[in-house]
Order: sequence, then C-alpha cells, then structure tokens
Amino acid sequence: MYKVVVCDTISDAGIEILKKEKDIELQIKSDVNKKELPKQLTDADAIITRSSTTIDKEFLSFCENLKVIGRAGVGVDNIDLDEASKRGIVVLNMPTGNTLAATEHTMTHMLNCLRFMPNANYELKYKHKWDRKKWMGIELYGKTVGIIGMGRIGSRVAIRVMSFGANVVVYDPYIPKEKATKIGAKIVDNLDELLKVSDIITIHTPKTEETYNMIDKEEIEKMKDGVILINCARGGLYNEKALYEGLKSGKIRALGIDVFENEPQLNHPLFEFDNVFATPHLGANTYESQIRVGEGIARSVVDALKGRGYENAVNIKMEEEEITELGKQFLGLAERMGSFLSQYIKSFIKRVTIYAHGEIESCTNSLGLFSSVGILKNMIDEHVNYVNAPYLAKERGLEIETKIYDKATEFKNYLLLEAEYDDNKKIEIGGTVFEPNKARIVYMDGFDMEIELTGNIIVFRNYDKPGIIGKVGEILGKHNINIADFRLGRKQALGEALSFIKVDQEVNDAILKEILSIDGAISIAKVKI
Ligand SMILES: NC(=O)c1ccc[n+]([C@@H]2O[C@H](COP(=O)([O-])OP(=O)(O)OC[C@H]3O[C@@H](n4cnc5c(N)ncnc54)[C@H](O)[C@@H]3O)[C@@H](O)[C@H]2O)c1
Ligand SMILES: O=C(O)[C@H](O)COP(=O)(O)O
Repeated sequence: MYKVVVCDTISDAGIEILKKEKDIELQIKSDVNKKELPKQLTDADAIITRSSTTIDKEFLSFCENLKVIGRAGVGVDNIDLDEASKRGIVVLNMPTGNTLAATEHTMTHMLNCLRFMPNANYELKYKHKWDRKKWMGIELYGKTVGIIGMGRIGSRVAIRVMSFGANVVVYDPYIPKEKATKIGAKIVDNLDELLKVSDIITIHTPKTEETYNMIDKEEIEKMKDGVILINCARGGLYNEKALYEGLKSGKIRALGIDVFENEPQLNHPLFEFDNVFATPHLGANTYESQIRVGEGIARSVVDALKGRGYENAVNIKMEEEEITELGKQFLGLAERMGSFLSQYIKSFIKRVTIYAHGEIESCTNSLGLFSSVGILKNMIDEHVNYVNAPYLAKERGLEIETKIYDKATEFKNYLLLEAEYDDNKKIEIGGTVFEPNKARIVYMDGFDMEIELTGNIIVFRNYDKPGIIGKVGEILGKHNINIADFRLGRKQALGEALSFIKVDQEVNDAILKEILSIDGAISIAKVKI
C-alpha cells in the first residue's frame, strides 16, 4: 500500500482518481495547520501540494518515507528541489493545466487597469454614484505591451493582446527569436529596450535568482510615465517597495497584482491605492484548470509511485525534449552497461565517458543519467534512483561525461562506455540495440563479440590455447551449472581470448576460483544484470 496525502485543495476529479487505486491509502490534510502538517507526514509515500505549502529542508526532514511530491500547478519555487533530489524524492508538476486560466487572469487584470471596472462597479453599487467622468479609461488598441518571459503564459498573453490591436515587445533571452517574431511580436535583446517603449508591462517568468526583484526602482524609472504593470506570475519579481514608490509618485498608472512575496497577504501597503487591483493568487482558479491540474497530478503521482513513468518530473535531469522508442531502449542498455562495468571492475571508478553515435546522439544527458544509476547501484548501499544519482555521483567523486562517438562503426546506433579506475586503468565496453528489445554488448576491451545483457554472466579471459574452454565447461558441469549461452572473442595479436558465459544460476566465488586456477586463465569476474 502507498500512502498519499493531499496537502492543499485539489479538484474532486483528482481525488476520485486516487480513490480508485486499490493500493493507495488516501488522506486529505488540506485543512491541517501548515506548521503541524510535516509531523503528520512521517509515513507518507507521496504528497500533493499547491503553492500554499512551503516544502523546505525542515519540512522534508519529517518525511522519512517520501518518494514523490506532486505539485498541482506550475511553480515549484515553494519546494527545496536540491534537498528533495538529495533525498531521492521525485518532484512532479503539472505545467500546462492552468496556463489558460493564468492567461485569462492576466488579461482581466490588464483590462481592469485600463478601464477601472472594479472601482466603477463598487461606486455604483455600494456608493450609488453614477459618475461617468471619473472612470475614463484608455484603450489597449494601438498600445505597446511589453512581455517579460515568453513561455506558455507569456506567449498566450501576446496573442490575446495582439487581437486587441496592441503591439507586442518581448524580452526573453532563453527562447528562439522566431517564437516571438512568427506571431508578429518584436523581440529585444535587453530589458531596458522593453522598459522604454512599453505602455503596459506584464511579467511571466518563473521566480529564480535572476528574476527575483528583476523590476526594481531603477527599472521603473526607465519606464514611460503612466505605465501599467501586471504581475500574475510570482511575488517578488517586481520589487514591492519600488512598486509602492512608483504608485505614490504617479509614475505607475495602475497595477494588477495576483501574487505577493509573502502569501497569504491580508494587509499589504499596496492595498492603500485605488489604482491597485489585487487578487489572492487566483491565476489558476478556474473550474476547468483545476480539473485538468488535479486529474493530471493524481495520474502522474500514481505512475511515479508505481515506477510506470515520471511525466513532468522537474528534478530528473533528462533535458532532452523527447526520447524516441529506440532512445528509451538505449537508456535501458546504458543502465545495464553501467551496472556491468561496476560489477566487473569491482573497484573505485573515477570517471566514465559515454560516447553516443546515431539517433541517440541527441540523448546524451539521459544516457549519462541512466549509466550513472547502473554504476552506482552496485557501488553503494543507498537507494539509488534517477533523481539522486547525479548527487550521489558527485558526492563520491565519480565523473560522468557524455560525448559524440566520432570513429567509424558498422552500427547505425552505438554506445561506448569508457571507465577509468584505480591508477589510470581503463576499460571500454560497446553496445547496441538490434531491432526492438535486442540490446547487446558487442565489444569489450578490443574484443568484438556479442551477448544479451541479462541474467548471470561469467566474464573469463585467458591465453588463446587449446583445451581451456573445455575445462571451464567441465568445472561448471561438475557443479551442476548449466551454460545458457557462450560467446568468445579473440585477439590474435595478443594471443588472448575473452568469453562471456551465460549461466542459469549464480556461481559462487569458490567455483570462480577453481576456473581461475586452470593453466592459461588470466582473469575471471561475474556480473548479474
Ligand atoms: N498566478 C497564478 O496562479 C499562476 C498560474 C500559473 C503560472 N503562474 C506562474 O507564471 C509564470 C509563468 O508560467 P509559464 O507556465 O508560462 O512558465 P514557462 O516556463 O512556460 O515560461 C517562463 C518563461 O520565462 C522565461 N524566462 C526565464 N528567465 C527569464 C529572464 N531572466 N528574463 C526573461 N525571461 C525569462 C523562460 O525562458 C520562459 O520562456 C511562472 O512563474 C508560474 O509559476 C502563476
Ligand atoms: O504556479 C502555479 O501553478 C500557480 O501559481 C498556481 O498556484 P496554485 O496551485 O497555488 O493556485
């Protein structure tokens, strides 16, 4: 049974998915005081949260059994990702579920800032004032909207404001320029250019060290007089003190703000201004968005707990956009080759260089990750997974590097792992995948040979002279060990041979010793994949 605890409110649709799982014990703790909450999570296997739960180092220290954190939304700035990764906890988010809700919320704030609708509504209904002069607005048509951060939400805001007839200027150094230009937006190389020309500025970046207080006093001074500012992304991207000063001086015409540096926020100095439209982090709050996010995160958490997949894992370092079916098979091969190497070498491996050739050249990050999991699983007792492997490797001084294989090879797709160990000793193994699910080692240390990387394999090296292999067979037979497959490679120049002997059961060290005592034997090792 897996214990899943829902720590913030998610949609009933998401809850229903979790309830249907027979091997999940579900607990809802969205009403538990946030200070008390971690103490109630000591045996939780997975938790589901939103932005209201801060998951820091101290929080995680209570969660001894935690394997998965599901963030029902985009922002993971409330989670200590490094600490979660060190603990091998996979963090998943649902980045696309609330994009439209946040986009439309941004548009609502923008239009309010242009037309002062909430004020007019308030004065008419509650003050009974029919004032048609006071609430004179301005049009979006013909204005320049500066968008900082052209990701999922920023790009959708761009399309919507352009449909109103506004011009769009984008600042986002991390996107291809065409992403902006193909929809008719202008992209600028530095923020100042955007600040100078925009009538309205809206920010849609994540909160990072670089974006925190990205808009401060100095940036506001560079803006047009009467600028409108919107923040529906994260509190602290605009410096709140600088916003206050800008509003006080009249430099800022209006501010639409959904997010605050400290939340919940009941009494912020910005609330004193009539031209500040503030909402309590409502960007994602539509029925549609919450159904998408709740369902999506519930499914992802179940999948991750059961090891079926890690969709939207934010702390698994696989940066490739999409991995093909063949690529996935090579990842499995890379893990098994790593495991083979560390069992074979049985010594401290200081560096592994992974060379990739063919279609898999685009998967170098993932190949590195999967190989390191294979290597580390045999090297250390701790639970190794795709989340903590990079940390464990670093901690143990194991360097993993990935490169393109630039030598000639007969294989369409090929993987070569070169391990350096002890004092400058090196070993190389090569592998490929023939047709679906036929992953093989095809090369080891100068020997061309081929064997499927599964089960119990004895790796035997000897001088290439008659009678030796027969004696190996005899010893194994005497101990009732059945040979399932036998592959031999020869290096005639050296007068040496290398065999992979696949056996039906694991052989003990005494049998290996007996084989090694054969005249002409050089080395022997066993690996279990
Ligand atoms: N108010 C809400 O309820 C709500 C809802 C959803 C998302 N959000 C927040 O909105 C923001 C955007 O979400 P998204 O889904 O569009 O994210 P995204 O990852 O799709 O887009 C972020 C964009 O910001 C850009 N960026 C990063 N650093 C930058 C920098 N220094 N300067 C300029 N651009 C930079 C990235 O290149 C990327 O294109 C996030 O902070 C997210 O947490 C808020
Ligand atoms: O990052 C997000 O997804 C939004 O800020 C929404 O956060 P919420 O799930 O706490 O509403």
